[in-house]
Amino acid sequence: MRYMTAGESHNKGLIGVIEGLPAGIEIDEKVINNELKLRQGGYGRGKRMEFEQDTVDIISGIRMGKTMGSPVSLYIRNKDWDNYEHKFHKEGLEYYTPRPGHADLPGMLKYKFSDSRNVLERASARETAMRVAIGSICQQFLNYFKIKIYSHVKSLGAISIRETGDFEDIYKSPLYCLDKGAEEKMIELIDTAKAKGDSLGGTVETIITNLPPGLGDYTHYENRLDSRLAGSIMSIPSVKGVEIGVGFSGSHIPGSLYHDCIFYNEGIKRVQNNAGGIEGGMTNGEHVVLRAVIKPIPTLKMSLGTFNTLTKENCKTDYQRSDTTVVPAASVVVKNVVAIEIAKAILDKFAGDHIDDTLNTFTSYLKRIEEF
Ligand SMILES: Cc1cc2nc3c(=O)[nH]c(=O)nc-3n(C[C@H](O)[C@H](O)[C@H](O)COP(=O)(O)O)c2cc1C
Ligand SMILES: C=C(O[C@@H]1CC(C(=O)O)=C[C@@H](OP(=O)(O)O)[C@H]1O)C(=O)O
Repeated sequence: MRYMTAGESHNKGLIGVIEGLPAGIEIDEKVINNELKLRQGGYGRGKRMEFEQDTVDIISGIRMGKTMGSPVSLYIRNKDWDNYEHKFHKEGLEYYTPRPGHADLPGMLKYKFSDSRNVLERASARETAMRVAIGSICQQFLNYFKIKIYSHVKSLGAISIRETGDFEDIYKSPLYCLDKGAEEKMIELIDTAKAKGDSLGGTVETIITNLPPGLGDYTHYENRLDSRLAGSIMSIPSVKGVEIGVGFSGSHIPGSLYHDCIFYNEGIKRVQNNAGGIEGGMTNGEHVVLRAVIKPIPTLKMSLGTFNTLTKENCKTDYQRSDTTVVPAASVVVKNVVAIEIAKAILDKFAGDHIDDTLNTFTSYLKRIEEF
């Protein structure tokens, strides 16, 4: 399975194409739209999300609610196109003060633009709306294998969660956070940052349950599942780090305590899951546990030092509008890019032109593992 996206933030809309999904997968458009809504939400989003109402238009590949085996293509309209329509292809939207932390300056240097409009349009995380739509289709595919993916906000600014609750209620919380006490403090922090014109980062955690062992591969570096997952998460704008299992804190633990001892008791068991469910680039049958670091977004009302690319004068960045924090939204994006990678790994291993073929191969593999 492979996929591609296209589209700019203030142009007509976003396009996505998925090739290689088996036929017969039931796809509910409402489920995709709900996931899109979650990505738009989360406390700390800005004005743009108040008027965008992302909904997917399925252009091809699905008939009477089921995949046909042909490429699935999707369209999400940018409502902001209505505001920009007369301007997008005309002069007047130039941006000459590259924002530190955004793609502006390296993009201008690379593509020979004196104005960063052509850079920021595609560098914008608007693109992640399409990846969420594709990820939602992949989640619906993964349901056939009972594989579930959960994401939550683990920290925001300097506030970390201490307690975890029930994932079923996660989207009832304004910050997609499992610790109500921590969440209240995070909301205060966001309000203060917003009033100051500043922005905030944080971390999100994603857990994938019910995975069979053996997804991914050790025989070739490109097929290691940890590298694929980390690569796809790092490709989300503003993600600056990914860890698996105990991750960076594992450097403080001796090997005798780090590694997850194995025992057999009516099946293969582990005493703990420091590896985060992946050994040698393959799932080992435990939950996969990942965390991602989201940096504070670069567009700040309080402005940052830069220079004007036309006049070469040092100055401050221009400001129109922006989010204050995107950590909750990023948790939804991470969940969905992870769904895409897991769907790819399932199809690499179990293939099939029809979902029943894929399920048959999957079931016979599980039987072999059970009899090991
Ligand atoms: C959902 C989401 C919304 C974002 N919103 C903004 C925003 O309003 N303003 C901004 O400057 N950056 C925003 N970003 C981050 C930028 O897109 C990102 O920092 C930029 O593309 C540079 O990429 P990098 O941070 O990966 O280096 C957002 C990121 C995500 C995931
Ligand atoms: C449009 C989305 O996020 C945008 C991502 C983004 C950026 O620079 O990444 C900048 C902002 O765009 P605008 O300047 O038009 O308000 C965000 O709103 C979205 O998430 O759908």
